[in-house]
Amino acid sequence: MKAQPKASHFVDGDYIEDTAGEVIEVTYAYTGEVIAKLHAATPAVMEKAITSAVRAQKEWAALAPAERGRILNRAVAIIRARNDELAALETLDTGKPLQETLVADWPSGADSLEYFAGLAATLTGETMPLGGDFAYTLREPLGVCGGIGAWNYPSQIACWKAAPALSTGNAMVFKPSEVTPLGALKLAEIFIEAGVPAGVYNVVQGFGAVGAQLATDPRIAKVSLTGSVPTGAKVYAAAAPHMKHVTMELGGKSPLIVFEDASIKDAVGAAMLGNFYSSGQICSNGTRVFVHKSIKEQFLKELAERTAKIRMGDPMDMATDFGPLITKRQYEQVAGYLEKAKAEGARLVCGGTALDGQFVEPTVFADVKDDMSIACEEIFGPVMSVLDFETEDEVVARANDTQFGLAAGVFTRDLARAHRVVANLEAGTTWINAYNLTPVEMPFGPVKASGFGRENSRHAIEAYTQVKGVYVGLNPVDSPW
Ligand SMILES: NC(=O)C1=CN([C@@H]2O[C@H](COP(=O)(O)OP(=O)(O)OC[C@H]3O[C@@H](n4cnc5c(N)ncnc54)[C@H](O)[C@@H]3O)[C@@H](O)[C@H]2O)C=CC1
Repeated sequence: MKAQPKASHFVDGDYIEDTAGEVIEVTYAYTGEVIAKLHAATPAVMEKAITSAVRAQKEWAALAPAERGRILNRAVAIIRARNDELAALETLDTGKPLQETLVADWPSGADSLEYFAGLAATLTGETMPLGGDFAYTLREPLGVCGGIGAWNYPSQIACWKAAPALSTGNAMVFKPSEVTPLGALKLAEIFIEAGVPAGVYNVVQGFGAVGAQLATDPRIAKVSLTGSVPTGAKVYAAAAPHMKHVTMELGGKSPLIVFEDASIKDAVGAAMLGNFYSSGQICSNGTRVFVHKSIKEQFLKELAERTAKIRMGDPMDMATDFGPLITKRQYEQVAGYLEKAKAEGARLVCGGTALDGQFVEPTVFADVKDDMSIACEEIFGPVMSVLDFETEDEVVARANDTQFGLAAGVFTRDLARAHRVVANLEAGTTWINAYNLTPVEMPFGPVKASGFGRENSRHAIEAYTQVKGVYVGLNPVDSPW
């Protein structure tokens, strides 16, 4: 199977190559086959990407917002028409089952582009009457924004960053994860086909060093990163000397709390979605499942029965609903946590084995204690920790006792309790009687060490624009001199 693009980078409206850059091998996680060979961006490629973005941004920002919206909507139509082909490429890039990539990845990206295309023409300023004089505000784009992506939802991440950035008149230089570089190139191609001017959206490939250049180059006004907490700290620090705006979508260890009055069927379904979808490689996963002691055994029984029905296998087979982990390194890391959990005394309920072909069985550990490694560290694999609790105050305190604050969920039929608990949880994105649903209408983002800023919803506009205050003097100037 081959998925070799025309060239490594997409800059100023076309594919470009510079073979002097370090080689990036793209591997299909299911077979281990190398499906494409790319090169990291050299200084010459970076220079071309940034200068073309600086030039193109002015032209793009000068268009009427409704016109930008119309162009982005053409990209939405192209993505939807080509969803099958794009989903197959996403499966090759990530190893995620086609059953998922057909409905989750590019479709969510298209939703985001459609939402922000529609919002473009609705953004307005304010006027402040001052007694004769008045003031008004202009909402302006930041300029050229740098985007840096993670490997778990590569095309969705590319779209989620491009949509609010481009709709508000910014240009973007995007660096996908070196593990999954293919989808963003397609997005760049589609933008050109839709009529986005050359240079407005550029894709450069590379490892961390290329991302670091986006964080430090003074011509880039903002950096939006989706990645791990340690990388986020580095990028935030690198952006500081130029006071760049940042959006940081980082890791988590999110709690999912199941009270004794919850629908066990729904809570089990949500816990499975929040731990096993995309083989557990989702930042907002509810990996600490707190279950009330009185329903714990019933919950675990149903969970084990339903987990046994998960079908792992060839990701291209529509019957498969669980794929391999993305890389050998990730597989080994997750396998290491299985051993750690057993050594630290967690009770294995189901799964627990790392199989051939980078597959790790969907795994549930019960009787997990708050200080065990699997309860404290982000695993980014299909390993669920079930912890017992007895009271609401106790579970809220334990749920919040972490450096992370990305997401949280509550299952209960008591509505007053649901809203009270959610209000007390330290997380940027929360769900009541649901988990991991991220519609574009709702803000998505973190608190605490999980990062800063919001993607999706009207709030993402704040992340890609700034407000200029304009004072208009209509009275004679009152001066003491
Ligand atoms: N909050 C969110 O929305 C999401 C967060 N994530 C998080 O991402 C992580 C997994 O993704 P990975 O790709 O392994 O993360 P990572 O932090 O290793 O890499 C993320 C990106 O940053 C780049 N990078 C690495 N070092 C850099 C540096 N010094 N300067 C600039 N860029 C640099 C990488 O090349 C890659 O493109 C997990 O922690 C996960 O929780 C993943 C998806 C969504």
